[in-house]
Amino acid sequence: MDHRVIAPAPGSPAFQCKLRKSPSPSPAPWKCRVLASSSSERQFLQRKRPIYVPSRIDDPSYVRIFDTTLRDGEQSPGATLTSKEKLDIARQLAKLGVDIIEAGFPIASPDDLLAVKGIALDVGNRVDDDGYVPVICGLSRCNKADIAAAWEAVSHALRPRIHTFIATSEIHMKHKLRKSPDEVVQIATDMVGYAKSLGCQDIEFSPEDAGRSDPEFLYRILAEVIKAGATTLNIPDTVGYTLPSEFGRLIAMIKENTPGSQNVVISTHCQNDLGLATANTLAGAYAGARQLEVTINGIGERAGNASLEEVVMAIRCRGDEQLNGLHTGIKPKHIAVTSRMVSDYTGMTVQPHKAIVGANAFAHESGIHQDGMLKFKGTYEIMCPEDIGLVRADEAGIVLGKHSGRHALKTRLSQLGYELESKKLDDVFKRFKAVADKKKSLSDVDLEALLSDEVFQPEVVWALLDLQVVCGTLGLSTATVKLSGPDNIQRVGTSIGTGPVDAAYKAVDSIVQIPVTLLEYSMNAVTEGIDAIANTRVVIRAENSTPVTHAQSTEPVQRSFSGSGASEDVTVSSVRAYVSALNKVIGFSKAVPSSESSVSATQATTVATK
Ligand SMILES: CC(=O)SCCNC(=O)CCNC(=O)[C@H](O)C(C)(C)COP(=O)(O)OP(=O)(O)OC[C@H]1O[C@@H](n2cnc3c(N)ncnc32)[C@H](O)[C@@H]1OP(=O)(O)O
Ligand SMILES: CC(C)C(=O)C(=O)O
Ligand SMILES: [Mg+2]
Repeated sequence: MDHRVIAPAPGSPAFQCKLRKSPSPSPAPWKCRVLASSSSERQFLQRKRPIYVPSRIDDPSYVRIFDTTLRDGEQSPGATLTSKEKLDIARQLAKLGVDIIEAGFPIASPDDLLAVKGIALDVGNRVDDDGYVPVICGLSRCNKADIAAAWEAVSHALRPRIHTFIATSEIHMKHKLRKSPDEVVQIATDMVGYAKSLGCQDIEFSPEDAGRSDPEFLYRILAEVIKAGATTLNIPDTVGYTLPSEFGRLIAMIKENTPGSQNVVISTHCQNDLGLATANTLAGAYAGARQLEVTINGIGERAGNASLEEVVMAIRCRGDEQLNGLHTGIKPKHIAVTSRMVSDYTGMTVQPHKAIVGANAFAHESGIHQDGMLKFKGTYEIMCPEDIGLVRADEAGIVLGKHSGRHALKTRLSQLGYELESKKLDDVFKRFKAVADKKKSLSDVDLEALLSDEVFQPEVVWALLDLQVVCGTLGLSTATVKLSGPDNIQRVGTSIGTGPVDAAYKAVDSIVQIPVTLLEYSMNAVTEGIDAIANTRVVIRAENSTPVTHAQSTEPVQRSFSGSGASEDVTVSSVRAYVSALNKVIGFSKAVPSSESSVSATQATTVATK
């Protein structure tokens, strides 16, 4: 049973009723704070985004949101994204309204450079009616090759930014860089100057591991890079070491003691090693930082980064009273879809109790809470699910089942924030009908599982057409799989295995012929009941022996790739996930097997007995 209790949509009778039930003019102060800050009651007060000037923000309470999902987020183990997925995410981030998209680390590989360039050309050139276009940023170490690569990639955007960094803590300078503090200041200044000499006017500098750096040294190096042309100073707590009070003080002290800091934007970048990334980021904002670096779902190196949804919703819910009236340009109604997209593409599942976007974030399980919610939603909710783009079927009055048509499906998807082109809608509709034939009605979670299987997928090279398995206690598990391939020719593979999934995966291997290792396999029932949709996630690693290479290099790829699949049949769901991950390996490496190495068209049936 779905225990979610969902607040009514703004404008609906129930919503007005909620407003009428607001506390009397002089309630107890704590009551007043909680209810007055319910973001849904204030959502019409979205303030204007100031005009973009790299080195200053003309509205003192406006906070820029810098999203680094595609750079720091992609540094999460297993979160490798293809160029197409990065572009999809960047487009969604623009829809969400982030000010700056850190699109990647262009020197890291030719693919990364091309992906950042593609985003700069596409997302970085789409100006909306309000004149908004996100800044496209590329990361670089403090050396000329990195900076030149970053500029080559981002300069195609209308608002390009180079972000260059070098470590400033004693531990990093001594053991990692093996440079003296004086040398580090010189390198940083020279390299910011070099970025400027290329024509870049929007330059961000980060003293890596600032959280453990000597503040006096920070004031010195930051003052020098301002003189050299830096327009944003980002203060990273690289190892998530500081406490909120410390980090806030550090930001305040940097503003106070760094000559020239009043002419640049101060930024935060907090890792989550002690679970304090969001708290530290907010402390930084309170102390005067006006750019906050975050990622969707908080993904990132090790324990991750401050999460966009937490930081943005904290500012939205509490900004007026507790954060000096801060506001952002984010449109929170796109948060849920963005979170889903990032989770599906990266394979980084969101924990159910994650703030804002976890499956339980608006669920009320216990009796006393449910009683409170039934009487007045403000008792246990400080924001409404609608604020972040969740709408319930019963609120919308649409129940999707086997008799529903394309219009109802399209309307419901659009209410959930998904706008599909007609071909994709047709594909989802076919899957929807197939499932609806077997289930009484489809909930939103069922729909989202189908969507992630059909929409948030890598480019399809191999697709599952048919699957038959024989398994049980009376003989060997055997699977026969029919796939359509890159040349649109159908191929059949058969294999035995230790169980139905093993047999099916071996049958797929016999056709696709890319050596991989299965690192992780997990399956969840999306809803309860015998007819529930099963959602499978796998993580695979392409092996050394594989012909997989970077587009412009012969280095073997050693990355891991995730894939997901959904079906009411558990083996079909498992095979879909596996094929999706294989497509990702192929899409990433552009290493679709040649006609010589794959099964030939005339030899359409492959029987594998390994
Ligand atoms: C805190 C962060 O998140 S930083 C960003 C981390 N992200 C990544 O590392 C992205 C993926 N990285 C990569 O693909 C590779 O590491 C590359 C392509 C960037 C570099 O690869 P390589 O040139 O083989 O160097 P490698 O990574 O082994 O070592 C890093 C080198 O850069 C130096 N270095 C590290 N940071 C910096 C810096 N900010 N500025 C200048 N040099 C630096 C190190 O001292 C080391 O130099 P050395 O070879 O003289 O000892
Ligand atoms: C590159 C820098 C900003 C970084 O990611 C960190 O220090 O955590
Ligand atoms: Mg980081």
